[in-house]
Formats: sequence, C-alpha cells, structure tokens
Amino acid sequence: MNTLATFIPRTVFPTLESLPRSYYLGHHAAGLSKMRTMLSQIDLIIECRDYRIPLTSRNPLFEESLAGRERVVVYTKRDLGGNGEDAVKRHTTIRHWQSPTKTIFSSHRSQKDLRQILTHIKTSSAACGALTGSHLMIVGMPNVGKSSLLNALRREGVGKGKAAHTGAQPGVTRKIGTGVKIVEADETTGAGGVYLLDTPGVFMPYVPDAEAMLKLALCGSVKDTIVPPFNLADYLLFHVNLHDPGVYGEYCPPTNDAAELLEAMARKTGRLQKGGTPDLEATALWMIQRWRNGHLGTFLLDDVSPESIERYTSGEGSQNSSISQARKAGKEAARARQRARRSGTAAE
Ligand SMILES: Nc1nc2c(ncn2[C@@H]2O[C@H](COP(=O)(O)OP(=O)(O)OP(=O)(O)O)[C@@H](O)[C@H]2O)c(=O)[nH]1
Repeated sequence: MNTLATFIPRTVFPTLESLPRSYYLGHHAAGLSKMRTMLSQIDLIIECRDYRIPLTSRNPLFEESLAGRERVVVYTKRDLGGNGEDAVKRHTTIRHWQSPTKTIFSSHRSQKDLRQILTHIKTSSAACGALTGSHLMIVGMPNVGKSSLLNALRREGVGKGKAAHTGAQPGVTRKIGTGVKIVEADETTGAGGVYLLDTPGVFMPYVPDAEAMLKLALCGSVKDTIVPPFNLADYLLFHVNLHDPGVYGEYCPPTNDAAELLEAMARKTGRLQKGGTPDLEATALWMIQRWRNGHLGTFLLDDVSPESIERYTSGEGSQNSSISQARKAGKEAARARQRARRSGTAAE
C-alpha cells in the first residue's frame, strides 16, 4: 500500500508552555535606543521581516519606537517561501494589510527584487530632494537578512563588494555602522547619493505565544541553544507533513513521530554517539539547517489570510500589554536579584 496516500498528518501542534518567551538582549535595547536618537537624520526606514513568518516577524517595537519616518517593508528570504498562485494571493493580502506602506517581497539573490527596492528608494529620495544625499536605516528582527540585503543593494546599486558581515546565526551585527553608499549621486538631476545604515537585529521584549517562539527560533531569530532542537525539529516535521511528507522519503516513510525521523536521518548521515546511538540533537540541528537552506520544501509557517491577519491585529492590544507586563516582570526580577544579593541569599 502507498503510505504517502494513506498518511494523515497532524493538524494541531501541542502548546509547549515551558518554552522561553523572551530573548531581549542588552545589545537589542542599546541598538534600539541609538536608532531612536538617530531618527531625525533618517529619510526612510527599510523594515525587514521574514517572508516565511510575515506576521510573526513583525516587531511592534519598531512601530512604537521608530514612528514618524517614511517606511518601506521588505519581506526577505522570499525564495524560501514557495511560488505559484498561493504566493500571488498572499502578496495581495499582505499588501492590503500593510497599505499605505509600500511592501516589497525579496530574495537577496534576485536582481529583479533588488532593482524594485532600488527604484522605490530612488523615487523616495528624489522626493525628499536633499542635495547632500539621503540617509536610510535598515531595521528588523535578528537574522532576518538585513546585512545581506545591504550588501546586495550595494552590489546592484553601485557595483561594490560586501560592506557588512553576515552569518547563519543571529547577532552578527551588534552595533550601528556608518552609512554605506547604495546609489550614486546623479549630476544631471543634482540628486545626492543614497547611504544605508545597518543596525543590529532587535528581538521583541515578549513573544505572545509558544508557537510564535517556535516559528521565530526555526527561522533563526534566536540562538539555536534557546529552544530545544528536538522541539524545533518536531514543529518543523508538523509543517513539512502538511506540505509534502515525500521530501524526507530518502530517510523514512511519512511519520508524525519526530524521534523516528531523526533516528533514521542520524543513521543515514552517520550522526551517531559512542556505541552507535543516534545523536538526535545534532541531527535535529542538521535537519533545521537543511530546511533553512531550502532543502525540505519551501513554505510559510504563518497562515496568511484576511482572517488570520484580523486575528493577529485584534490580538495586538494584548501583545502590547504583554510587552509592558514583560518589562514590569523584568524590572521586578532584577530588583529581586538585587535584594537577594544584598541579603547574601542569591541563588543564580
Ligand atoms: N535563502 C535566503 N537566505 C538569505 C536571504 N537573506 C539573507 N539570507 C541568509 O540569512 C542569514 C542571516 O543573514 P544576515 O544578513 O546576517 O542577517 P541580519 O538580519 O543582518 O542578522 P543580525 O546580525 O542578527 O542582525 C544568512 O545566512 C544569509 O545568507 C535571502 O533572501 N534568501
């Protein structure tokens, strides 16, 4: 019997209440505060979000802290989200949601996408008419692809090489750099050049639910040690099965059991511990990396429909109150640690 035809994937993933829900680091807060002080010199903000999680990778902090500047939203890593009719429909839905803010879907390797971003930048810069040039800032969650986009825009715009470091783990950029030229000045029109400022990725103070944390972790927005790799691989398997369980056919038949798949992968790829026991954690990390590189199917983790956007936006109020609750809880925990240190009972 064809197991692929009879296989029934899970339609619900269990809530993992014990997962950490915060990852707001010192350099995130410092970066955001510096961005705020520089805002008056900025003509346009490029806000990057991850195409695979268009709703979940929106950081409300950017709305709150960087308001009052023109903005363009760029959904990065579009190549990892799949194409076809579904993509056209979802782009329309997202654009409608973001309207009147300009929204662009991009892959850092697509010349067409880069040109579209550059055209928008040039139009917007011409409108602000600064002879000394215009200054842009690129912001977004950690690992969303800001530095890669900056390098790609520079390559496409002025034909120059890499200016910013990039990497597969979050937190490669920790400080705001100096402006990098991405468009030359135009002597015929008198328009100045366009300079883009890279910034450190900023995580949200508090993630609204455990599933959102799994999505952010899977897309690489938090370090791979924060959420147990087995949970991440299990959540990934849940999504892979909903799209095409055939993609892991070389390892095992369709399954809802992450341990079964990981064990088969470990044996086939030689990820074994002493005594030949499969190393499930190392294999989970390898499986996640394969998906991040587009090898286990290309699809979104967020549901994008007018209804899900409505649910997301109606939950924003509670999200903002969770942010203030998280801040209060953070301050209270710091005070408790201080009291414990003073009384000599600290147990950190
Ligand atoms: N497939 C694909 N990968 C991308 C794209 N953009 C970036 N990446 C990859 O995503 C990872 C993170 O990219 P970075 O540019 O370092 O991300 P960042 O937002 O600057 O990261 P922080 O330093 O944490 O702020 C790297 O492994 C990039 O190669 C894209 O459009 N498509």
